[in-house]
Amino acid sequence: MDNTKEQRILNYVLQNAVKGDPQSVVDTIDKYCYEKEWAMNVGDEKGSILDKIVLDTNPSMCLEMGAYCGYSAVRIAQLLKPGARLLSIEKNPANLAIAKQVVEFAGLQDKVQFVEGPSNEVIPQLKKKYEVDTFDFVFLDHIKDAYTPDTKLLETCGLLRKGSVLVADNVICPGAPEFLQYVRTSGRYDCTNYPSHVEYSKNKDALEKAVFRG
Ligand SMILES: O=C(c1ccccc1)c1ccc(O)c(O)c1[N+](=O)[O-]
Ligand SMILES: [Mg+2]
Repeated sequence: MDNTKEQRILNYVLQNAVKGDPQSVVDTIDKYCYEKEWAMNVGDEKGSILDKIVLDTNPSMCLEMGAYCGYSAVRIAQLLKPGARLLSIEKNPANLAIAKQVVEFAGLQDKVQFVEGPSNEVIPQLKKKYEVDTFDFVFLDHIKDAYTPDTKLLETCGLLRKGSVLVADNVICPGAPEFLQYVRTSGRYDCTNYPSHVEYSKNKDALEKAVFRG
C-alpha cells in the first residue's frame, strides 16, 4: 500500500532521530519538511515563539486542538514541569496514530493524552470524562473555521479561567479572521500578535495570543 506523507515523516523520525530526545525529534521533522516534503507542523520559527509563551505560562494543564503528526505536542510537552499534562485532540485517526508514535519515540507519552474525535464533540466531555478542571494553556491548530466556535465552547463549558492563555496558529495564512475579530473585540481577552511565516516557507503568517480575562 502506498504510504502517506505523514507515514514518511514518522519513518524518517524513527530512522534519524534519537529515541527519548524530544528536541532531536523536533529537529528531524523540521529537517524533513525543509528538505523533502512540506507539512503543516507549526515549524521551527513559529515553534520558537510558541516555546517562549509556554515557558512564560508554565502551565499545569494544557489543551491542543489539531495534533497532526505530534510535532507541537512534542514541542509543548518537553517544556512542561513534572506532573503537568497535555491533552491533544485529533479527529483524523491516521494522523492520531502517527502522532502517538512520534510522542512515544520522544519519550513523552506520560505527559500527553490523545483524544480522537471532532473538537466540538470532545470539548463538552473534558470535565467529566477526562477529569479536567480548567486549562492554563490552549494551542489552536486545527480547522481554522473551528477556532471561534471551539473558543466559545471552551468558555461555556467552564474550561477557561482568568489568565488562561490561548495561542492560535495560522491567523494570517490560511487565516482565522473570525477568530481574530472575536478575541480582539469581545472584551473577554487581552490579545498579542506575533508576526512570523508559514512553516518552512517565506509566506507571511502569525500566532495570536489571547489571555482570557475571566
Ligand atoms: O489548512 C491548512 C492547509 C490548507 C491547504 C493545504 C495544506 C494545509 C494548514 C496550513 C498550515 C497550517 O499550519 C495548518 O495548521 C493548516 N491546517 O490545516 O490546520
Ligand atoms: Mg498550523
